[in-house]
Amino acid sequence: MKITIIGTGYVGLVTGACLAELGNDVFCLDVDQKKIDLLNHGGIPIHEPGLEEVVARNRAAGRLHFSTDVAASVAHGTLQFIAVGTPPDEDGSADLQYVLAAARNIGKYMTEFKVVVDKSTVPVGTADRVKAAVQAELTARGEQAKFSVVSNPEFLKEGAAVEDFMRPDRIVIGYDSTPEGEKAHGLMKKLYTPFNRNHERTFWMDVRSAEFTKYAANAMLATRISFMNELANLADQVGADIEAVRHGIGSDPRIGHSFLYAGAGYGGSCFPKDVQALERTARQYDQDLLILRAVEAVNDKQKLVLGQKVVKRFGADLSGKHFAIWGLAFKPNTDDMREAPARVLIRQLIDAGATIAVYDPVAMTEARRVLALDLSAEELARIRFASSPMDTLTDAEALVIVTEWKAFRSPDFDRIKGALKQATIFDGRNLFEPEVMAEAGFEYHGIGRSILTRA
Ligand SMILES: NC(=O)c1ccc[n+]([C@@H]2O[C@H](COP(=O)([O-])OP(=O)(O)OC[C@H]3O[C@@H](n4cnc5c(N)ncnc54)[C@H](O)[C@@H]3O)[C@@H](O)[C@H]2O)c1
Ligand SMILES: O=c1ccn([C@@H]2O[C@H](COP(=O)(O)OP(=O)(O)O[C@H]3O[C@H](CO)[C@@H](O)[C@H](O)[C@H]3O)[C@@H](O)[C@H]2O)c(=O)[nH]1
Repeated sequence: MKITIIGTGYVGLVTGACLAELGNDVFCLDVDQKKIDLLNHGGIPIHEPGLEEVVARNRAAGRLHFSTDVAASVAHGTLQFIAVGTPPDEDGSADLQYVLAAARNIGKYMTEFKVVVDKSTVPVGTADRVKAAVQAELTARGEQAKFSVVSNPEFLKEGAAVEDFMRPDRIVIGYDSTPEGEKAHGLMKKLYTPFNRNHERTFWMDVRSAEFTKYAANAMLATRISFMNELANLADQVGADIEAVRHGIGSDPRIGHSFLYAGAGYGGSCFPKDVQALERTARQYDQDLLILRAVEAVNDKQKLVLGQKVVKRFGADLSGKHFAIWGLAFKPNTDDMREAPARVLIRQLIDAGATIAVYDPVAMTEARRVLALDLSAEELARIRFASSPMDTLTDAEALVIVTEWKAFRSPDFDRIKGALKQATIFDGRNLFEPEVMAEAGFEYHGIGRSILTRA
């Protein structure tokens, strides 16, 4: 099938590359000329396992094209996927300017039937606004071509995006019952057949329910995390181990084991903004989503917990003290630092006067970029970008772990102990067992592990 993807970011690039992998003829559009040039020269703008190979293979096969040419992009695909960003507006609601600009472009150039597929995460009712935007441009040109807007939200996770896209848990498609909607239904069915032959994992529904499903999924997952983080903080007080509790409750199939890990708070480009946007939607209807407000407030507090533990242990004035940080990306296997808890921790330590050495397996370049935005030149000068995990430790009082990269799971503890001034680890992702750390001679501070051991 001929497909256009508008917006070649995480979602657009993965969607385009994976649909090309299945034999479709894909045209990826972006307004960012640098990104398109990089892709046309064989580069990849993001770190995403397996993506580079899929992009290279399909470019070479002539099934995947990158361009900034809007007219050509509209002419190309019968299916026009909108996969542009929907960042939070000043009031927390989703900013739809990029989605609506993409819709207007489709209306400006289309001359035959198109299916406009909303893949971006957009508030309930956005498909109607996209429809109106396309129609206004058609009317202005006196163009009679028909179209339908469907909602096909994306559920991929960064760091596992290609795998998630190729083997989805579910495919959600919202369409309407007009003749154009039925035609769109047929085309979407054909497109997704290779992913699940009998469509056992495709959920067909009305457009508004599909839009809502995306927010409901992220809100539920964020709720589980904040719930566990709040309990972890209590576990620290009452002398319980949140990891034991996690196993204890997760074995109930009604609860399950996933997304119950306490830690340094959730980050990334989705949970924080989507929880906020759903709250805003509710407020437009005079409804106050009390649970989600608490989910957000707990997460904001949780991002401060690691830094507070450091201050409690080493004092409010950290001037003259140096700390090592492992992990900067908001989660492993990505270089994305949007809303990353590490940024909050760094701000706390810098404000308290400390100097820091940081290391992340892939996010070092991105870290230099975002920390230059977060900090003043003087503050930035107090951060050393180390070349390896061990390289962060020299002269550090303690090690603080913020991201659970595999490479951090079995380090050489003797070397760490030898290098640190105080053999102290703050483990923001509960990578290690408190008893094992105590035996190894460390003072260990996990999240909700209650056990504070001294060598
Ligand atoms: N990142 C994820 O893991 C993820 C997962 C599921 C859903 N989503 C949702 O998908 C959407 C895209 O997210 P992302 O992380 O891929 O964003 P992103 O910022 O990585 O990419 C968006 C791209 O769209 C381009 N763009 C903006 N306006 C354009 C226009 N008018 N025409 C063409 N290109 C344009 C930008 O230059 C950018 O390259 C968001 O709504 C997000 O909530 C993201
Ligand atoms: O038990 C857990 C699980 C996750 N996290 C944190 O939660 C954040 C988000 O993690 P994850 O969901 O794995 O990453 P994302 O790439 O943000 O993916 C989420 O957001 C996407 C964008 O909407 C959706 O498509 C995905 O389904 C949804 O999982 C990260 O900071 C994690 O460290 C925890 O603290 N505890």
